[in-house]
Amino acid sequence: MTKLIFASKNKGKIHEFREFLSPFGVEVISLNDLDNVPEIDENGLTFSDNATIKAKIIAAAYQLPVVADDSGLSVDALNGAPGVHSARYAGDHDDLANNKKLLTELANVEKENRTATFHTVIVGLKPTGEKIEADGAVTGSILFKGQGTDGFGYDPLFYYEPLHRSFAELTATEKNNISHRGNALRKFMTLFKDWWED
Ligand SMILES: O=c1nc[nH]c2c1ncn2[C@H]1C[C@H](O)[C@@H](COP(=O)(O)OP(=O)(O)OP(=O)(O)O)O1
Ligand SMILES: [Mg+2]
Repeated sequence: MTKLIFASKNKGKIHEFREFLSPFGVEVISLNDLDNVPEIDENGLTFSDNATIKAKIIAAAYQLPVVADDSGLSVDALNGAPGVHSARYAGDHDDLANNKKLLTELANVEKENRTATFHTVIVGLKPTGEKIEADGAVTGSILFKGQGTDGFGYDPLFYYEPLHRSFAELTATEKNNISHRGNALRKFMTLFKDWWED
């Protein structure tokens, strides 16, 4: 069984990672399972920078191969905001407050102009510095009020037209099949075996 450290504290992400990787025989240890986790300052300008920052700090601290995910929502009518600032859009890392702020910012934006894209960058990094990286995106639109109770973050507000549901109305497996994270993970897995066994 392959065990890897997933450098995240986000329960929703961790759940999706476990769901995606379990058929590959990969067991995911998260930062919530480890002691003495160092502070991570996500001050990069891009998702790629931030995923690399997380992976570097955790690989150095535990001397093990690490996988990190940095992700966020870019809303066209807000010139790409909240983007890399998605987690702290409303100040603290609070999903409800973030969703509320997003609705306020879009209060005067009509349905056809509420398009948005979720982005993820996933980085694999060994303590030796060997790195792999993959990105993924998915496009949808921002609802006028939340719908559904599954998922996390901005999922209740993100409407995915092809399935006629919000992301919070999908199971983890349904979401992985079409999401930014699933798309990034599918690319990531094409690089994974060579990186892992090297
Ligand atoms: O599939 C998603 N469905 C809904 N919302 C999502 C998704 N993917 C990212 N998001 C939002 C959550 C958070 O507001 C930000 C990620 O911020 P980001 O720093 O990458 O993650 P985080 O701080 O929650 O956990 P951690 O850094 O420990 O991995 O974008
Ligand atoms: Mg974060």
